[in-house]
Formats: sequence, C-alpha cells, structure tokens
Amino acid sequence: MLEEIKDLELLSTCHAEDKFHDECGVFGIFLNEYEDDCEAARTTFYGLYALQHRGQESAGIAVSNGHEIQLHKGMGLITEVIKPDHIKKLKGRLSIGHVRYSTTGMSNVVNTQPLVFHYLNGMLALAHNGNLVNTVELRKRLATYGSVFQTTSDTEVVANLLARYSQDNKIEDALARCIMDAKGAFALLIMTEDRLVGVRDPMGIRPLCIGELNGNYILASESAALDTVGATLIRDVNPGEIVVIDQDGLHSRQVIDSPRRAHCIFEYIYFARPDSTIDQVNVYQARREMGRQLARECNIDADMVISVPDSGTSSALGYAEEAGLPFEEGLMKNRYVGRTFIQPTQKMRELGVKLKLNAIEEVVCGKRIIMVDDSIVRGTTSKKIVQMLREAGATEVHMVVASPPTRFPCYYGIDTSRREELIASTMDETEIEKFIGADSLHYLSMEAMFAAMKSSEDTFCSACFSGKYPMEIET
Ligand SMILES: O=P(O)(O)OC[C@H]1O[C@H](OP(=O)(O)OP(=O)(O)O)[C@H](O)[C@@H]1O
Ligand SMILES: NC(=O)CC[C@H](N)C(=O)O
Ligand SMILES: [Mg+2]
Repeated sequence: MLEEIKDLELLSTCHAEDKFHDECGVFGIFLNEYEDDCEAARTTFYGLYALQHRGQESAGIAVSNGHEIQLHKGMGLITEVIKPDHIKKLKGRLSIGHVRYSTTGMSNVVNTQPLVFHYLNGMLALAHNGNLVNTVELRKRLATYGSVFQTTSDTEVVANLLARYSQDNKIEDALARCIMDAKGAFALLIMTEDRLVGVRDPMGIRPLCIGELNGNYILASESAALDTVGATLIRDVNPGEIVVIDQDGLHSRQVIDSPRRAHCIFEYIYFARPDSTIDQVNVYQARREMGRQLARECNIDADMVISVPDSGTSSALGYAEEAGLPFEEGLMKNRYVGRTFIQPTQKMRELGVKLKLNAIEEVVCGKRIIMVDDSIVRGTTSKKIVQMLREAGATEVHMVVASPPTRFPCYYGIDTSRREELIASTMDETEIEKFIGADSLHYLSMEAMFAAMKSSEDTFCSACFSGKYPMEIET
C-alpha cells in the first residue's frame, strides 16, 4: 500500500531569502544480509541524515519488500518527516531515499521524492539529484504519446520515459534508452520490487558513489553518508554507467562513453561535506588547497585569518597556513539554525545573518582581519558580516573568496538560475567591494582553482564562473 503524508507545514522554508544554492541528496541500499525488516529503511534514514546539507525542503524514503513498494515522504527535514513509527512500517530489504532542494517544479508535497509509480511491469521508485535541461521538450513529446503528469518536476519525465521503454525489457535496459533522451545532470536511483539501479549522467556532473556494508551494497550522493552508516567506499559510479544491485550482487554496464567530463566544481567549493571524497578528490583537501592558492595570489598585511563558518573554514585554514598568519574563530555559527529556519519575526529578519553568525568581539577588536569565505552569491552574507566585524571593533576587514566570481546561473541541479540575483553578474569587483563595505576584496582565479584541483578545466563544469556550459540549455 502506498502511504503518503500531507505537507507537514512545519517549516516555512525561506530559501528564497535565506539561500538559493543547494541541491539534492540520494541514498539507496540493497540488503542481502539483515537483522530486522526495518534495517534498510533505518539505514537510509541515517544516510539521508548525513546528506541533509544537500536539501532541506522535503525528504522521503521508499522501501520494497519484494512484492510492493511503500513510501513515506513530506515537507521538511528528514527528522521532521520520518519518525521512528514510520520506520517501523517501512519493511523490506531494498530502500531508496531523497532529500530535496527543488530545481524544476515547485517546492511542494506533490513534487517531493522518491516518486513512486505503477507501470506495466509492477512498481518503481525514483530519486533524482540533478536537473534535466530538455524537460519541456521531453514533456511535450511524452504528452503527445498520451502521458499524463502529476508533478511539475523533471524527475517524473524520467519515470515516464522508463515506463515507455520498459515494455518487455528489464528496468536497466529501459534506463539505457532513457539516458539517451534525457539531457542534463542526473545521479538517479531507481528501485523496483527486486532491484536497485543507479546511473550517473554521461559527463558525471552530479556525484554518486558505491559503498559496501557487511556484504550489502549502497549507492549514495556522497561518501560521508557511507561513513555515517559504517559502510566502506568502493568507488564512484562512472559517468554514463548503469549499476544494478540485485540478489546476485552488483552488475555494471557502461552505456555512454562521453569524452568530456564535467564534474561540478561547486561540489568541492561549497555543496559537499568536507569529509566526502568525490571522484577520488577529498573535499576538505581541495578546499584547503584553494585557500593556499588564494594566499599566494593575495598579499594582504593583516593580524589574523578568520573564516565564515561552516563552508569557508577549510579554505581559511589553508590560507592562514600559506600566509603564515594565525587562524582564529572570529565568527561563531549557531549550529541549530542550519540552512533552513523558521521564519523569524520582522525584527529578527532585519537582523538577518545575525541569527546565524555572531562576531567574537574579544577576538576581532582592534585587529586587521582577513575573512575567508568559499563563495559570494548575492552578497547578503558578506555585507552583513563585514558590518558585524566592524561593530565588534575590527580595524580592517579584507574579504577573500576561495572561488572565482559566481556570474552565471547553474542549470544542472543548483538553483542559481536567476542571473540578476548573482551580485558578480551585475557588479565588477570594485563595486562589490564597496557594496559589502570591505577594505579590499579578492577572488581566487580560475587558473588557481584548477591548480588546486590538480586537474584541467575540461574535467569540470565551472559554468557558474565562466559561462561555458558543457551542454546546450533548453531556452
Ligand atoms: O552571498 P550570499 O548570497 O549571502 O551567499 C553566500 C554564502 O552562502 C553560503 O553559506 P551558507 O549560508 O549556505 O552556510 P554554510 O557556509 O554554513 O554552509 C556560502 O558559504 C556563503 O557564506
Ligand atoms: N536539486 C536537485 O537535485 C533537484 C532534483 C530535481 N530536479 C527536482 O527538482 O526535484
Ligand atoms: Mg557559508
């Protein structure tokens, strides 16, 4: 039986004001060996808990007991949506889960994932990280064949393609045809009654890795989720590869061989957890190296380096090390605020970032500060923090950013699709410096960023900085 809860209306997600550059997290497990019927759902819950930073709008878990798929999903964080009583009802040895930050289709309960469908050969569940760039064209095409849509998300288009191509085929054969049609970024998990299937887009834009836990296989967006559940990272799913996990183990098929790799550079800069390793590069080490490179490019006379926690900290450490300056905690983050929070009162809204971050006067007063952040998107955070540090007595505040200016929207799964909202698309560096009120502003160069990654430009998608998109965008 399909169980679906209504919008919990627990949170008024204020992403439009608060932030707009998350994406989604997926996690799936196939248990051969298990102690109790709820183990798959429970493990998925903890996996999604570890991936919460990737999406905070909604969450869901689907489980198969071999005959049918059960689902529980809703709006909110994983701990708000999935309670212990729900886990008790989600019985079965296969499970997939999703935490969402919407890119195509609104943030509402209808578009929450996993999506579960009945089709010719039974039931299937889908969980998607990424964004298709030819959704409109595919939807139109499918509609002319008679497809109907319940959601406005791009993920349902994939479900319809799968249903169309499945006929007498196995789901992985249908998927192999489907990914020839679907253009864009996708790390997809598909679960039928008896198998778990994962696929990564041909350029490998979004991450997906394979783990192993007591002889059982897991697919997850980030390796930190594997660590959390006690699993070991085996490898990344290759771009264009389909991985099938069933009772006979793991089978793999390379469906498309694209000469171009386009791993999202922003995963390393901001999205992913520093304790994750993606495509063999540890995120913490990448960020730290970007900080070192940044220090080599800047020459600022200052007393200390501070970070904008959380995601600016790894690069701030690298910067301080290279510049030979002390690293201090000049800003403290309220750990309970997270990336989505309950709408504050008007007065609190005016305080804005102060809900999240506060300066430690005793550290910064009378000091010349170098403040390191991973990125500036709209400039809201930096403007308020510079002001905060000055109010706390800092004599100079130099803003250094461990990435190049974010000038172009992302169409591949990060919701920065409104160019006019990106401060660096409308202002030059001098204007931004003035806007945020810093004594100076420095960005990491593109060359230094790739040097930090020890790789060339054509390994990554860095379109948010360069405007060079690895594939055509539907207009
Ligand atoms: O220019 P803006 O539009 O203000 O956005 C940029 C800020 O947003 C991100 O941090 P976030 O608040 O998401 O939190 P985190 O660093 O704790 O992950 C990023 O690390 C910057 O600090
Ligand atoms: N951020 C994402 O990866 C979103 C997945 C999918 N495009 C959705 O909007 O639901
Ligand atoms: Mg930040």
